[in-house]
Amino acid sequence: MGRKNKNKKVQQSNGASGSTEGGKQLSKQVKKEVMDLIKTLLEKCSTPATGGSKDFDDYLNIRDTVEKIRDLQKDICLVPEKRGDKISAFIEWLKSKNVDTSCVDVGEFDGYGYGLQACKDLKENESFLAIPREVMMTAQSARNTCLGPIISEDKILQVMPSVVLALHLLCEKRTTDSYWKPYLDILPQTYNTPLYFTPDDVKYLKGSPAQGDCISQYRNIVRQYAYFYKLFQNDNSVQNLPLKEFFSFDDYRWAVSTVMTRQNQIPTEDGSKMTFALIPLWDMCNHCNGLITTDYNLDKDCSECFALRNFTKGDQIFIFYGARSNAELLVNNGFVYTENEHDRMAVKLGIGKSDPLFNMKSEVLQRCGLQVARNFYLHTGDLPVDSDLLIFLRIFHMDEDTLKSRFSEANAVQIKEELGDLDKVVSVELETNMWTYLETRSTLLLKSYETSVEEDDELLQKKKLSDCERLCVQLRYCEKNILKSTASYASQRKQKLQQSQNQTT
Ligand SMILES: C[S@@+](CC[C@H](N)C(=O)[O-])C[C@H]1O[C@@H](n2cnc3c(N)ncnc32)[C@H](O)[C@@H]1O
Repeated sequence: MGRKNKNKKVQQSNGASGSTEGGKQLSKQVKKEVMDLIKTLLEKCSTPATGGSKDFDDYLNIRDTVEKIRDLQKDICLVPEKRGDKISAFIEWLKSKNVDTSCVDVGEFDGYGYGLQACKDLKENESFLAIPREVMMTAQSARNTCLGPIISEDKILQVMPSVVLALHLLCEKRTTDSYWKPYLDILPQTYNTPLYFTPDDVKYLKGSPAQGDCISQYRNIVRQYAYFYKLFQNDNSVQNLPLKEFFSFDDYRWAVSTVMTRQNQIPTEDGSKMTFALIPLWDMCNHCNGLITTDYNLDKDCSECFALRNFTKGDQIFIFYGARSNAELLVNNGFVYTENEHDRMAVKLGIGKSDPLFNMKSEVLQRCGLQVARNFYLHTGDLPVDSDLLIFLRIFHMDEDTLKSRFSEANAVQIKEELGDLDKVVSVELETNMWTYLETRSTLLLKSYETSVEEDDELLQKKKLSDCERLCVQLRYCEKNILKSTASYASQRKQKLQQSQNQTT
């Protein structure tokens, strides 16, 4: 397959090939400055996030150091190249590996970047793409490169295949005659993941649980970067690594974002476990609602993709990435999908230790597999409350008599049957309290944002926003709509209860 590349030419920062041509390296003095800043970063990132407002200040503080490093490294970063010019070479490369590309073209689509376009009418379930393992970059293929010895030694790399893929990408990007060069050349130059957000972008998420997730992601990747920077400078086993002199923060965040937004899980060759892979061409598909239609065919050793609906020649071909909320899409994939049927919003709920019935309630919750405090979800659409949340809310509002008489002996199945069904009323009083609580809680959460849905709508319609700002406003707009419809749903349930009670009295 020709993928072993231990003695390949190294591509330097200015794109010149060969270890002696072009490409600046940092002077000893600058390297020392970077290393001092790296040590500062490791210290700053060593304390755990608190989940409070201090996290934003810590984020600014960490970012300040990262920006100093970026400034010192500006001459050693990879130089972005125009991907559009490289598409035909990429398709030729795939054809040379016997990939049938006759059903699809790569095209540019407003609001999506690049995507796949149907070259002919495709029927729902029709196979339109089969990508062999031979062209994929995987955590396994990384082991056949100069990264192999480091992966065998490093405990983090052994348990984090996504990080292996990111480093694999960077090493190949720095290798002029990489086997995957035609693929590397058509990858995006930049992303809208939180690693690219400015503090002002992050501020747009005030009130949203996603703000903390964005900050955590930034912090984790910075810590990872600092860890590997230090390792690459100090470890003798990395002498052959093309990254040793050229491992910039900008390049690492690019590689991590490439992996985050494009990776997929596939089985290893013997089918015994799963591994992570970048699947050329398949990873040009953008996301829409639907069902997962990509499968791995172990007999043919390729990833097969089937049309999730009928597509007419010229249509953009979408696939479904999985049931992810918009917050998850923003944090992990760098986009928000406003028509998302699976959108949901995380709300942290828990039984307080000061509740006199804490022990009884937590015992019943645990018996049916629910933690005493955790994230529950409010969903988009007509039914914002799922059975887990319903069970939690009912137990949360239960009195001692009901807990003792009806649930002290109940097993998980019985509890779920009794409490997970919307239409089974435990008692009118409990249900009224529960819906009142949910209405109040949703209304309060709405107030934690600095703007209203209407103001966000106006911002999205009228104001010129950067791509990242727009995504943050779109996300909080979607979340507020979920909260608004939850509050109104809870109020309607309460009214219905009152009406049915009036009718019976
Ligand atoms: C697997 S790649 C798909 C190809 C990508 N558009 C490109 O130009 O290379 C995933 C990325 O495509 C974009 N994307 C996918 N689905 C989208 C959607 N429904 N709306 C907007 N952007 C989308 C996001 O930037 C996401 O990170």
